[in-house]
Amino acid sequence: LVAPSGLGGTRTKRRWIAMHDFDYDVAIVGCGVGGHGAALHARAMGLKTCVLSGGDVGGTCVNRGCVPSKALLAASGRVREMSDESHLASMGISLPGGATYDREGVAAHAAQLVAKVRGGLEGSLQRLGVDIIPKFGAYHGPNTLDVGGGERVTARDIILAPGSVPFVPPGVEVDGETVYTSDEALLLDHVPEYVAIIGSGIIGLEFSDVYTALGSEVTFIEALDKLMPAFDREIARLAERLLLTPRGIDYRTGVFASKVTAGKRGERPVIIETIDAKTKEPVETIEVDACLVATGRVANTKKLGLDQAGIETVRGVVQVDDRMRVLDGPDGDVVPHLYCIGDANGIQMLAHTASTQGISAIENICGRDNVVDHESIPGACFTHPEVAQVGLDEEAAKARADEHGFELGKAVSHFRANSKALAEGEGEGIVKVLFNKDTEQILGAHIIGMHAADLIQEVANAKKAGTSVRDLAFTTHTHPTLSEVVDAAFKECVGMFAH
Ligand SMILES: Cc1cc2nc3c(=O)[nH]c(=O)nc-3n(C[C@H](O)[C@H](O)[C@H](O)COP(=O)(O)OP(=O)(O)OC[C@H]3O[C@@H](n4cnc5c(N)ncnc54)[C@H](O)[C@@H]3O)c2cc1C
Ligand SMILES: NC(=O)c1ccc[n+]([C@@H]2O[C@H](COP(=O)([O-])OP(=O)(O)OC[C@H]3O[C@@H](n4cnc5c(N)ncnc54)[C@H](O)[C@@H]3O)[C@@H](O)[C@H]2O)c1
Repeated sequence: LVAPSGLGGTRTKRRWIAMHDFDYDVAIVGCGVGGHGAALHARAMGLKTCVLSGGDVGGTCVNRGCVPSKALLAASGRVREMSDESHLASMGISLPGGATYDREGVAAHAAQLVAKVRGGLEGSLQRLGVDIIPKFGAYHGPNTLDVGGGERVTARDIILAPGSVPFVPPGVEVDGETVYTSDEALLLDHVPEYVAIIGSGIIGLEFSDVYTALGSEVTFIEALDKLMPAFDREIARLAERLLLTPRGIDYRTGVFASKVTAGKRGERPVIIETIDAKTKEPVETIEVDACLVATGRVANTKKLGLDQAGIETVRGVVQVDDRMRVLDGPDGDVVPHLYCIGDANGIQMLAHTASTQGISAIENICGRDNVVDHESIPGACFTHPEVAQVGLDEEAAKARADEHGFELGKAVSHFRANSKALAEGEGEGIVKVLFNKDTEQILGAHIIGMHAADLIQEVANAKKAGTSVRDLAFTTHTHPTLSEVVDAAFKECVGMFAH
């Protein structure tokens, strides 16, 4: 059979010939971005496909994650920009009376975007002939899912894509009003005057951007001894200078929020008790109007029935090999015809990773060996300015250079030397490229600055394609664009070979 259009191009493919009489070729549990990506590719490969959505089409990303958070960041970012009198004045602009916002209007912008994107996602599945079953699925055993009420769905291959849910540390009382996770914060049903954010990961940082733009005072409480542990150290230092200090953000590091007692809006504060992360001695008690708990996420696998099927997870995380095939435990054996993609396998909690893994699982199901190159997948934090990275940070790159005995190259370019950035009055930030001087291959890249999330893509694609920094330095970038900051870093790499 000739393949339908879509991923996979024009190669001739065979439709899976079912050996047994299954309901579907592929059944996917979970209709988040992972499940969606897998379903679209399954249909492109001609597989009869269903998705069990549990009634939550779009999953975390669309309903409680990427989409609403980016809407809030877009609106609050505008407020920040239009409230920055000196920035506007430097371009000859004044806004008498300053910028104001309507909280309900900002919240409605996010809610409407969610509805629109969710509708689009559902429509794309329907158009391609994916059956969306609004039920929860549990793994019953080979080729079989329980879907409740004694009903079952059978499929030759099953892909688990149940995602993740917020992790709330013990001792933290979440009431959804004064102490809450990102699930509730994204509704923006109030803007607290003084908010503590527990955890300085990406969620905490993006919300600090929203809150400070909308007028809140923010304090971070971070268990590790450094803020923003997910970032390259040099980038984290710059992020502190650009994203925290000018916004008056206060922080404590090396302390655990050991007990959080919910308050009552306008009547009683939230009480946060902290202990030293190492000695466990009490440190202080903080009173705030609200507390956002942004302490990571855990795999949403409790109700999947994996234990009963003899499949061992690690704190809920489904163990997979590099082909997304489920293992029956850590370093265990492959469970035939069972795959797990996205947040639930704990490899990299990003929307586009979930969807890439879904495509990869389908490729493997179709008998075309596929391994995802996670080191070439970029990630971004959508603050103002943005922070983005791909591959190794400098510490890990140094360790790899030591281990493999090659010389590490490092090139840095600056937004302050870029005409477009200066025209926008956004001259803060850097691009840093780390590479192997022997092979000229990219090991990692880190960008902080305007539109970093878009700029990183060029480096990610080059890394995936194995393009050398020398070849990249001879590509041409449009003038005047921010992409020239990336170009300048590539050229800086080549400059090093001349000496
Ligand atoms: C506030 C926030 C902002 C984020 N921003 C970004 C961002 O900007 N960029 C980015 O790349 N990532 C972002 N992420 C991360 C991103 O949302 C996740 O990595 C992504 O959603 C994971 O996709 P998934 O398909 O694995 O799981 P999910 O999106 O969580 O979807 C899983 C779905 O499966 C359903 N389900 C679970 N169990 C069952 C069952 N037994 N039967 C049927 N259905 C079931 C769940 O209800 C859910 O609908 C953000 C996350 C948060 C919380
Ligand atoms: N733009 C994006 O791509 C984006 C946006 C949001 C979320 N996400 C994904 O969602 C996932 C979850 O994000 P996150 O920021 O919640 O998690 P995270 O794991 O990145 O950060 C959690 C932080 O909380 C700290 N912490 C944990 N318990 C604590 C305690 N009791 N007291 C003080 N500090 C404590 C940890 O040390 C850590 O720094 C991440 O994997 C992230 O990739 C991605």
